[in-house]
Amino acid sequence: MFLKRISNSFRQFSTNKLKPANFTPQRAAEYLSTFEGGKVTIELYGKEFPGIATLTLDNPTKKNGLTGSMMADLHYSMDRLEKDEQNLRALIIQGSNGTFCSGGDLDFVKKICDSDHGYIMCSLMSHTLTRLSRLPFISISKIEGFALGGGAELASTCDIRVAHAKAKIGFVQGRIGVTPGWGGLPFIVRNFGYSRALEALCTAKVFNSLELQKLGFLQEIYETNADFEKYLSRYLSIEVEPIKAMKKGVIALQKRDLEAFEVERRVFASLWGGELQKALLSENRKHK
Ligand SMILES: CC[C@@H](C(=O)O)C(=O)SCCNC(=O)CCNC(=O)[C@H](O)C(C)(C)COP(=O)(O)OP(=O)(O)OC[C@H]1O[C@@H](n2cnc3c(N)ncnc32)[C@H](O)[C@@H]1OP(=O)(O)O
Repeated sequence: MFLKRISNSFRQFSTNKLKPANFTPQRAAEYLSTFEGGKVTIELYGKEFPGIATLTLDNPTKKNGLTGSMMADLHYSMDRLEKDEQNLRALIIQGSNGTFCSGGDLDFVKKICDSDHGYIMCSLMSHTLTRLSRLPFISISKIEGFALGGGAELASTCDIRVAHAKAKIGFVQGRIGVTPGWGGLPFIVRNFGYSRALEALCTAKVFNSLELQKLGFLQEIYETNADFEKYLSRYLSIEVEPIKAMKKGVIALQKRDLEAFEVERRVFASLWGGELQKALLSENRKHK
């Protein structure tokens, strides 16, 4: 059944040089990079914050919704970050222009709205977010504006979440007829606990920062960038080596349940491209 699904996928993708026998995340990234728009950039934070870098999602006309090429960029970003050439202590994941990430770019989503594409897209994202969670330094999501759907999933995968007082965060996937499928489910359960996670997913509530701090999902709320930097400077009081050692020790406790990841991808792909998703997407819903 699984092999049949994959071979069907690749029959469809074969014109794009993706074939069942040679599928890799790299090839999926090459394929998805043809769905252009937006970019992902990595920069050092600055001299006053040694060992800290930023990864910025930038697709301002879509509230930083992720296109295929941004998904590919994220994949290539992990290649760079895993090398850790700058000997980082922390990576800040953020969005440009006052918004974290509104999930998948819905124009891209509409172009890949069938189960096979859904499976390939979520497999690449699941691979990328797993790599993000296992980077040798800590990751901090800095959430301004909206973090919705896949954007909330990306934030969940980071080690630490810090949000602006007016941020809005919601696992709204259900509202467009799908589930989280980017490998985020175990992290959502880790951050909320089992029952609160199911509650957040099955109600698709859009939370404010205070609510999420009380639930333990957010570690800090800031009002101004100066407040954020004050928070960030706490990490400068510890040398890079013990920070990396701490991260290494903690991620060793993470059990990567491969079967659960596969179930996550399959249930995602079983809904992706279905009548329900297509009907809900055509409503152009907003989630506030
Ligand atoms: C699909 C993948 C799935 C997953 O795998 O997890 C998900 O990610 S599910 C979540 C998908 N995201 C959404 O459904 C978001 C829908 N958008 C909104 O709810 C709102 O736009 C907003 C994000 C709450 C922002 O509201 P507001 O501040 O009022 O701005 P506008 O609504 O006027 O938005 C400006 C502009 O941006 C476009 N936009 C916003 N988000 C997306 C998106 N995800 N994809 C594509 N375009 C997006 C919005 O349509 C506006 O465009 P214009 O009308 O052309 O100005």
